[in-house]
Formats: sequence, structure tokens, C-alpha cells
Amino acid sequence: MKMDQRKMLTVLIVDDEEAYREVLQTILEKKGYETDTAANGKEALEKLKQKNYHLVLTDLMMDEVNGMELLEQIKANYSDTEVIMVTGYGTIQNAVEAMKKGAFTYFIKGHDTEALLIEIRKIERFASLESENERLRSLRPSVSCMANTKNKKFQKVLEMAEKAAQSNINILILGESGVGKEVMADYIHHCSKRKNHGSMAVSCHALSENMLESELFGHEKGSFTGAIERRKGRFEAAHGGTLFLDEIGELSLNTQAKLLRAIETRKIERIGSNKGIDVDFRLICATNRDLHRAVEEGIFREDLFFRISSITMEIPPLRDRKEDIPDLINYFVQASEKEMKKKIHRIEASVMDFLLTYPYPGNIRELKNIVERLVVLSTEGVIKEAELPEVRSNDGAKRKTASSIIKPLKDVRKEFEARYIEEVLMLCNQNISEAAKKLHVSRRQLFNKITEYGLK
Ligand SMILES: Nc1ncnc2c1ncn2[C@@H]1O[C@H](COP(=O)(O)OP(=O)(O)OP(=O)(O)O)[C@@H](O)[C@H]1O
Repeated sequence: MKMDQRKMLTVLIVDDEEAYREVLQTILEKKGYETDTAANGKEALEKLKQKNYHLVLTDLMMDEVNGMELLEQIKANYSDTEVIMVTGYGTIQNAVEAMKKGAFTYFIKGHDTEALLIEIRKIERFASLESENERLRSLRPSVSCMANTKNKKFQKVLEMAEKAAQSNINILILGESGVGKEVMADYIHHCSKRKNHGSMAVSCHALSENMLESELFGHEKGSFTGAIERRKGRFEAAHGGTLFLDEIGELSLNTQAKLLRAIETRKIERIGSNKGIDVDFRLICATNRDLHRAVEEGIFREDLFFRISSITMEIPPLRDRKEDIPDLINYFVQASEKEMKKKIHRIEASVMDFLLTYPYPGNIRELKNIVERLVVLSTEGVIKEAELPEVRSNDGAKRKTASSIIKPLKDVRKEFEARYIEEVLMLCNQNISEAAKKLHVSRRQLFNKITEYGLK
């Protein structure tokens, strides 16, 4: 049974001895548990109809539906409710029997109630643990979509992420634009002990150097024109939690030096102040840039690269994990239905065929956009082929969506680069050293490209 984080465990105490009911009620209420009482099994069943209880603490021997019968009814009809059987000395054998029938444990009347409280705390932990997972799922619906991946390579990445989440190690997430690097960073944060503290995301690409530094480190009032009041930066806001730096490859050398110092000393200074402020953060960075290359080109500090990449994981592009496309389509259709208050009853086979086979250069982001658009344009609950903004290529076989005609320049560059390298390799009989020489790049650089584009 789900337990709201703020709510306490709800307990129903069932005993025909009024004095004993009251003793237990007083003890449990002192611990902050919400309690109700019933004088026998029959009364308890009535109460169970009206309210959800996490736990029923029941005496074994009672008239009108005894403890064992009550247990059987609870396990049959309220399977999430735990039962602790309370017995006298002479009936321990029955208590053991009760556990076989699904009771959580038993408690012997007259024993130290501390033992009972320990068992109740266990139930409480289970309930809140379950609710935490539940909360996670409802907060981040995309997480369940990711966690249920059918792709072996991505499963390994997820396993690595879950393990890495347990430590404070710095993590670098690689992958093409739109593959879900930020979603992964979020997942790691929520799998970690830091989940109850903030997770701050900063895109290093979107801001100018000065703005970015002010965003990261904060500033004192009057430290620059426009700094009309003191402002805490993201490092401070992420204290105790996670700092996610997206597009880390875009940082200027200047900011890289400041970031390196913050990572090494775990201290930052607000702009306009030289007072060191302690900050405790887990750093997750992401990029779709080739950082090795950026290091070789001298535009990314090697020491910073080593610092941020204690664990590096690469999210495969969507075209390499096609087995996840059906779940993602379902997820985005449902999410769009909810958001747009529309109901989709049917997707035409040709649209489905397209969605399942399209190569998605823009990865999950592109799939999401296409599905959202299709749901908007749907009529009478049907997504039709006519709604697919398609153009047929000359041979009439391949279809492309309008969103794929105009692509980000960097994607086009990559596609061209991949095709060109492939051609040069062919001319050089797949000899990498020779091709590298002709292309004026190092053998390692070329090798990285070949791996990146999956050319071999
Ligand atoms: N597993 C998933 N389930 C549902 N939605 C997802 C999933 N992964 C990514 N998305 C969605 O796809 C879009 C792109 O995801 P995200 O921003 O995490 O990608 P990214 O790799 O960080 O992109 P960029 O490199 O452009 O920053 C977002 O709208 C995100 O919500």
C-alpha cells in the first residue's frame, strides 16, 4: 500500500480486551502512528471496508471472526495490508500457522513492546520505500520508460548509472543531441542518496561567459552592472544535491579553470566576493562533443576532462535501440493525450510503420515532437497518414518528416563527415593509418570518429 511521505502508518488494533486495546493504542499513538480500534474480527472487517490500513494488529482468540479468520479475509481482499498476530503463550503454534498464512510476524502478549515497535518500523520502511518508488514514477514518468529498456547496451548503461549513483563520483554522460542525457542525469540523482536535496541543471551553451559564471557561482550586489541584488548561484543551490552541467564542451577556458577549482576545493566564491563558501555537490556533466578531440585541439583542459569523467557512460542513439521505440511511442501518445485532453483510439498502420522505422536523427526529442504533433492534428481519435508531414524521396520508397528536412547544422555536419570518412576509407582499402594521413588527422582521432559513427 502506498504511503504518503508526510503521512504516518495507519494501524487497526483488534482485541476483545478493551484494556489491552487501549494500552497498544497509547503506545502507538505516542510514536505518532494513526490508530483505530475494533473489538473483534467482524468489527475490524467493517472498518477495513471504510478505510485503508497499512497494518492490522490483531488478537488471535476472539469471538465473532477470530484472528486467523480475519487474517485470511485480509490476505484475500486487502493484500497490501500487513497483519501482526498478537497471541498469548499457549497459542504460539497458531501464531506460526498465521505466519504461514501471510502474517508479517507475531507478538506475544506481555513481552517487551519495543520488539513489537521494531517490527512495525520495518513495515513502515517497506511502505515508505514503496511510496518513494511510486513518487519517483509519478514525478518522472520518463524514468519508467527508460528503466524498462529492452536494449542490451542501454541496459548496461543503466546498470552502471544505478551503481555510480550510490557514490559521489563525477559522471560524464555522452550521446547525441536528444538521446536523453538530461533525463539520465535526473535518474542518477533520484537513485542517489542526494535525492531529497536539489538537482540543478545548467546549460553551458545557452549563456554568455559572464552570465554563466554568475549563474554558477552567484554574485554580490553591485559586482557588475545589472547585479542589483545578491544572488546565490547553482553551486550553492545544489548544496547536498546534484549539479548537472549540460553541454560542458562549450565552456570557455576561463570558466573551465574556475570550475576545476570548485571541483578540487569544494569551495566557490560569489562574483564580487573573495569569501570562500563550502559547497557539497555531485557533478554530472553531459556533452555531445568529442571531448578527447577538444582536449587535443587545446580548447578543453585535460585536467578538467579527467576530473569530470571518473565514470563515463554513453547513451546509444535511438536508431540503435529501435526495440524501445514502441514503448516510447505509447508513452508520448499517453502523455500528449493527457496534456491535450484528447483520446487516441487508433493509429493507422502506415503511420505506425513510419514511426517504427524512421531513423530519428534528433533522437527521442524528435520522436516526442512528431508524436505530439500527430496527436494535435488527430481527428476523432485517429492518427492518420495524411497528418504525417511527409515528403517522398525520388524513388518514392523513403519517407521523411518535415522536421527532418531542416536539421541542426551540427547533425548535417556529422552526417556529411560520416559519409566522407566512409568514402575515404573505401579508397584506402579500409587502412585507417593511410586514411588518417590523407584526412590530416591523427590515427586515434580517425579511430574515434569511426567508432562514433559506427563505420566498422
Ligand atoms: N526515456 C525517456 N522517456 C521519455 N522522454 C524522454 C526520455 N529520454 C528523453 N526524453 C525526452 O526527450 C527530450 C530530450 O531529452 P534530453 O533533454 O534529456 O536529451 P539530451 O540528450 O540532454 O539533449 P541535448 O543534448 O540536446 O541537451 C526531452 O523532452 C525529454 O523529456
